[in-house]
Amino acid sequence: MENKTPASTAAPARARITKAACVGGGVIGGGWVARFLLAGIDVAVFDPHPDAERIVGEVVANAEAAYAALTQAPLPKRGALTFHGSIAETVAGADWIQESVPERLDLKRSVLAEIDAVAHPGALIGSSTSGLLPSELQAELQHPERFFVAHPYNPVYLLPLVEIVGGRATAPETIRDAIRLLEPTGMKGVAIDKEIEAFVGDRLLEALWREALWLIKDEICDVETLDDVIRYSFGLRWAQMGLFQTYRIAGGEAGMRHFLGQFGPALKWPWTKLTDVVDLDEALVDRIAAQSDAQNVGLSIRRLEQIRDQNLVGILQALKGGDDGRGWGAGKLLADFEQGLWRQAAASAGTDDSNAPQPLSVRVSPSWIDYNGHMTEHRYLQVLGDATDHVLRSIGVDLAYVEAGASYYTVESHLRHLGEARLGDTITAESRVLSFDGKRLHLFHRLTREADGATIATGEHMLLHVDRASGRTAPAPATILRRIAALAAAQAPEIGKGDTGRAIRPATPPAECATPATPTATRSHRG
Ligand SMILES: NC(=O)C1=CN([C@@H]2O[C@H](COP(=O)(O)OP(=O)(O)OC[C@H]3O[C@@H](n4cnc5c(N)ncnc54)[C@H](O)[C@@H]3O)[C@@H](O)[C@H]2O)C=CC1
Ligand SMILES: C[N+](C)(C)CC(=O)CC(=O)[O-]
Repeated sequence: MENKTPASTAAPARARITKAACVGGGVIGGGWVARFLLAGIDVAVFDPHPDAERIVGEVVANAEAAYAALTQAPLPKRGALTFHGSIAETVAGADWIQESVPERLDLKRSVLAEIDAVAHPGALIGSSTSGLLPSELQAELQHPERFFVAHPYNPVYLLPLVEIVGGRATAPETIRDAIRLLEPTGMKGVAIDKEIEAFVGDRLLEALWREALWLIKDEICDVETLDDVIRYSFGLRWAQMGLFQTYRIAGGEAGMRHFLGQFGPALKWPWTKLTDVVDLDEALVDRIAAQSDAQNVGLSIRRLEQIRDQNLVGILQALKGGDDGRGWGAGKLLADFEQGLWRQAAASAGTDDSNAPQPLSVRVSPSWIDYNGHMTEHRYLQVLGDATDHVLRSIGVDLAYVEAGASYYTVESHLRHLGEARLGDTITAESRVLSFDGKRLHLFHRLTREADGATIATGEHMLLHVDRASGRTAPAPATILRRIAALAAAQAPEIGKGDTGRAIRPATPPAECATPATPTATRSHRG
């Protein structure tokens, strides 16, 4: 259905979302709440479910755990979360109102009409609907120009894509404002040019779902096998490239034309029952439910959500390093989002001389655990490196400084492992300037396990100030040196005996193991 672009009557939207309202706080509404909250946006919720606060709270807790593993970038101060007894109270003052009530046209129309009647003129109203047409949803609204579909993907707090679909009465600037306003939350709004039931993603998913149901109905395989075929093959591909880019490659050097030439005829072969719709009768529902129960023995939905989130965090981080480190797809979006968070943190923190860095806290994620069941050694250096970056940003050596052509490079590190960190442990890094001069910066970090305050590692590092273009050392500007001096004066955290200036002392093998070739302390020490 062609969207006719109505005369622009929408009130101008705000520069960024300061307050969001979520009407419906279930699987998707809860995900929106978490996405907005963790972007520093206050969120008001209306949901008549007696357990709404618990359910939303559990989704937000999952999201916080996922973000702690996803990024070291400093999230803004979390928004305030409030629950209300009416839609009018919930949407009061909200810039973005997201409707996520059950997928029923009558219910959505009535809820949207109630929202539209009380929302302030500049508010945008989005619906999470999986497939209802925006023109039908906005048909009875007083201000339809500000309404659109904002269809997300579960989990909303980790999957960044939102399909933005206008109806016949939606103003063009509403679509533009919606996409712009989502950006600071780390989401990627994509405008769908024409409205159609289920938009783009869900039409593709529906095709796959229908074929999958036939395969189970016809006893070709069971649900676990079908899921394995997806997740051990093209499911991995789709995490980093879509259908057309994947098939372009599948065409070999001749690309898409060859692919279409070779596999085009198959479209007429009985490779799918797509146009037939399986009858989800009681017997088939029972079979699918029984097979799904067998596939997920001992795994609650919350546990499956946590496993899903850990997997998605790992995929997103891998994609962040894609394309030779420039980031690829959702990983590039994550890298850009993080840069925005660092810039925002630098801008709001300022870099006055007294700005000692707050201790850095990180949670040990599954991908950090090795075969010994504890945090593996190179992750200690990652945390120490993040702690160094934390100090550098606090003295003004942030992204803008680096992009201006100078930086500090680490040239020597001494890392001591004094304890273990296990999955889920929170580690805190406290840092101190040990010494400095015009070009050198000598840092010390202490890593402690939050649960018991035990020191699990220390790092002593020497950094050199460099001119990035030449790659040669260069004196740091006085403004930077002044801030370093202020940090050095803080003299915290405490340095214990033997914490710094260490060298690794060689070992001496037992006499019975010594041979003329065996290096011993004195011989290897002589070099
Ligand atoms: N579950 C999914 O994977 C996805 C769902 N969606 C869409 O999101 C919308 C919500 O779906 P889910 O979150 O899955 O459903 P859900 O059943 O998990 O949550 C719906 C929530 O709406 C609440 N509710 C019912 N009547 C209400 C009213 N009058 N006012 C306020 N809240 C009310 C319910 O108490 C419930 O908490 C649907 O339109 C769905 O198509 C979109 C993307 C993915
Ligand atoms: C199954 N579903 C139609 C509710 C799926 C969606 O709407 C999007 C998603 O998260 O898969």
